[in-house]
Amino acid sequence: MAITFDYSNALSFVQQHEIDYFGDFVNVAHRKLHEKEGPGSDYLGWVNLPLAYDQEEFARIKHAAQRIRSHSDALIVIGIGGSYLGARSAIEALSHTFHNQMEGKTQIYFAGQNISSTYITHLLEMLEGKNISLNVISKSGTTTEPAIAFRILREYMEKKYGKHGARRRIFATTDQSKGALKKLADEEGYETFVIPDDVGGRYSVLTAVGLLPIAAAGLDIDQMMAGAAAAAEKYNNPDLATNESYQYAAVRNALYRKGKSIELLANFEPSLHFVSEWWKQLFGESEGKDQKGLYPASVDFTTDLHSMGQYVQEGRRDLIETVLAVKKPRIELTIQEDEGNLDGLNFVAGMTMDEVNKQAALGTRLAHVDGGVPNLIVELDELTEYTYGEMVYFFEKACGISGLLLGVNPFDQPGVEAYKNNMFALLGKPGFESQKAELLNRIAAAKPE
Ligand SMILES: O=P(O)(O)OC[C@H]1O[C@](O)(CO)[C@@H](O)[C@@H]1O
Repeated sequence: MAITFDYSNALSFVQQHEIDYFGDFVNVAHRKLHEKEGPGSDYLGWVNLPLAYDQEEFARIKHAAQRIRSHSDALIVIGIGGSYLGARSAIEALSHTFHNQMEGKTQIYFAGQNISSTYITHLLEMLEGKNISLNVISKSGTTTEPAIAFRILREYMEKKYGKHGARRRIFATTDQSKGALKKLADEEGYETFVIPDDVGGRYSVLTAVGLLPIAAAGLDIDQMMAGAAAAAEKYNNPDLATNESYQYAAVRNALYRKGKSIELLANFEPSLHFVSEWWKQLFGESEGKDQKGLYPASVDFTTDLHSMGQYVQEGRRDLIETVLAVKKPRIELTIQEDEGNLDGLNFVAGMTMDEVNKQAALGTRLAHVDGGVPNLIVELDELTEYTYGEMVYFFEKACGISGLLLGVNPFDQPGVEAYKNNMFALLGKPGFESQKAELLNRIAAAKPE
């Protein structure tokens, strides 16, 4: 197995017995997930997904990805939140760092993850002269950001390829039977892929939501599912003493109860930046409710040691640092001797950059623990499609258990509606008239005379 979890550097902040006491509760949470008994039990399709997924659809995903790769220079992936972050995290973690600038690659661009007219205009300008395909992803089919982007890009595609030609280049990933996007896709005859009813957005990276863009980027989704399946087997064990995914859930809850309120996910590989973004949605949307939950934040080291390092070392002591480590780098590079040695760095000559990176990680861990920040390590043996699949499942399972230990429903996100309702009211969406009047009154009353 390619993932290990190490909490030994948290044991000066929380004692082993405090973690062990979670054992019985973890058992109950495990049963709730596996027997679909707890809150949010309609959204547990991800639990067994890697072990029993729709093979026919999986083959169609690979086929569509192959077609996209054969006739398109670029794939535009439209989606937000769980319909965006999984694919982006995998593609950035596993592809060439400059994938989109490399000759002969199917470039992957994202849209619909913001409402910026500058972003989409620049995207369209950059697409000039390229052959493109479009994958629009939305479970609800009504999310404002991707819907606006899709309007613009669909029109662009239809102008470029004609209605008929565009149809062959647009792929919709959405609910299997309902919703605005499903209706439109059926009317237009787009090829569609399904987001299962019982898999929420943030748990959907191993469905067509993530898999089509990931496969279109040239990554091996068979390996990814194999890794996830191995993890589903491995973490299918209620015993806290041996299940490291559950240990992660228990330790972060134990630390939370001792006053830690922020968890920083730290990496030492820039390609993991979007894994952190995916992880933030997973834990933030799952646990941040009922006025509780660890706030998930992230840092990219060593870059951020030169900006946020000061805070982590000496700021408020309410942080946990979880390092997402990679044992074996994808590429080794040896640092050469320099005759002049003006930078005084000849003492690292002959070492690999990764050896330096690892010592930076070790030095950081020791300093941060000394500074009062408990340190957890989730380590992948290497960064491959297989280990990415394992890691996704490790965190998903930990998140489900962790949310249940916290006493929340880890599978809903009622709080996201508040901004949407205000935005719809302010924009004059039919049905929001009284809310609009109320908001405008509030705004007027708050203005100084
Ligand atoms: O796939 P959809 O329905 O467009 O939703 C995208 C994201 O928006 C949210 O519903 C929050 O608004 C997330 O939970 C989800 O991942």
